[in-house]
Amino acid sequence: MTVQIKYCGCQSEEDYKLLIETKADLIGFIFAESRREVDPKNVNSWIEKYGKPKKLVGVFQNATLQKIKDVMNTVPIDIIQCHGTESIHQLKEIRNHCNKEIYKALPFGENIIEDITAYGKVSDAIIIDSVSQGRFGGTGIPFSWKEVPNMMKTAERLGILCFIAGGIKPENVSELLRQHPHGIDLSGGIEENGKKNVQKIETLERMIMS
Ligand SMILES: O=C(O)c1ccccc1N[C@@H]1O[C@H](COP(=O)(O)O)[C@@H](O)[C@H]1O
Repeated sequence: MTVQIKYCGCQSEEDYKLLIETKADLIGFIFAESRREVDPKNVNSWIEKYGKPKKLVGVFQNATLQKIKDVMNTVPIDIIQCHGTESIHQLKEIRNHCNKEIYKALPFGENIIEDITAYGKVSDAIIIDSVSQGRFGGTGIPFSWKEVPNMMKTAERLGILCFIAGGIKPENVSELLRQHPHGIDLSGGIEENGKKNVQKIETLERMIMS
């Protein structure tokens, strides 16, 4: 199985022009409070100019159904990424009302296998991310990857994919790939001075393909 590549936190036309030419299977936009938050109208104008990615991910954090629907009215989202403390009930509601794939981000911790088992029943994929100083999402910090094979097995039993996020960069991606994740999700690790960086992406993709 080849690893799926998700590049997240596309912030500008310049970022998008670069990311759309890469080997990304998924490109993500942040519609939550963050320095990477984007305006749906801008995202739509970049898509009209440069084309749509294979899969477009909208990242939300404890958003209301109305907020998700408003973004979907402007941006052709394929996947709704819930990157907060959304409950299983809320995920079911989002799926029923939005009719899109749902990717649930879960914070890595001692209950991660139980969490994947519970949330995996109402999600199409799980993203495991790290928590740092109370922050969840875009931390730039990796967690211990020793548990990755167990997490993959748990996801496989449920018939879903499991992506790894948090502090992945060209310098450490080989170590992670040895644990055979289904997908990797990067934001800060492919940036230089807050912008997506072509050299970092090319180096990363060479490491993945080698
Ligand atoms: O990137 C953000 O600012 C962000 C804000 C709110 C929720 C999620 C966010 N990003 C997610 O963080 C991971 C990877 O981040 P990094 O590689 O450690 O910088 C990815 O899932 C993004 O979707």
